[in-house]
Amino acid sequence: MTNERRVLVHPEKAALASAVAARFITKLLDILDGQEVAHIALTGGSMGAAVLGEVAGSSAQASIDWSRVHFWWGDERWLPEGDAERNDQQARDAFFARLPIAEENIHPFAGSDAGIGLDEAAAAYTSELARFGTGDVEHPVFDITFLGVGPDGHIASLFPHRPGIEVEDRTVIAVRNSPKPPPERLSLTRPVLNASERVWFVLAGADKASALGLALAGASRDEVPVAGIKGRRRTVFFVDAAAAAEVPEALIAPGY
Ligand SMILES: O=C1O[C@H](COP(=O)(O)O)[C@@H](O)[C@H](O)[C@H]1O
Repeated sequence: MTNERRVLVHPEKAALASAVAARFITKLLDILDGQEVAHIALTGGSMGAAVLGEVAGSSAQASIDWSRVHFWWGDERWLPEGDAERNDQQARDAFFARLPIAEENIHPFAGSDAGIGLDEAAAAYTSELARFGTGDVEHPVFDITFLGVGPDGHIASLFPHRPGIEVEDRTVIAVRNSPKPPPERLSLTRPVLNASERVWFVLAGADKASALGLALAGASRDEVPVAGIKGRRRTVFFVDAAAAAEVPEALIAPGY
């Protein structure tokens, strides 16, 4: 099996979310068969909560020992804790509120009301990641990293033509003047994301087609940051038909 990027196309958003959820449960069971603890990085955006909602609603999730799974976020919007636009709040509503997962296994970024500034919040997440560092890296190696992709090709809070996608000397950055609201954000950096065993992009909608097509046709990560991200073992794009409109035919996995 190679580590080439693979594109799996599902007809529309609901089918996509339920297929990714089923695959996640199966893969997580496999992972936990071979190791004590799994680390999962979650995404915000339109598909993040949709997939998590499907996982929570699946009877198959009951086979997972959730006490052995830790959850992190690829990025967060600098808003108060509990704000409905926060990525972690969307995940709490869709998933954590419905499953018996201990708070100590959930690793959110600080809220803007935590009494610290954006740079301190980046430092705090850096420390939290380092608590789970393995060997030579100061962060957990994520077994599966979920990423949404913006219409401009951004992933996490790493945006086109901004310095964030090039940062290699930190695990977390503070993002200011984001082109997408809110303007202040926190994001993992490319080296942390690329250390993941598996990267699963999940994206739906015609507004994503151009960015996805560009990334798969060899555009630079400066132009479309999604082009700079690859898992160590597997990199899969789970997409709906609308988002797949500009994907080169040869990259679409047969049978999808
Ligand atoms: O703001 C964000 O946007 C991206 C993509 O979101 P989408 O709604 O266009 O799918 C998301 O991946 C990221 O986590 C989030 O903070």
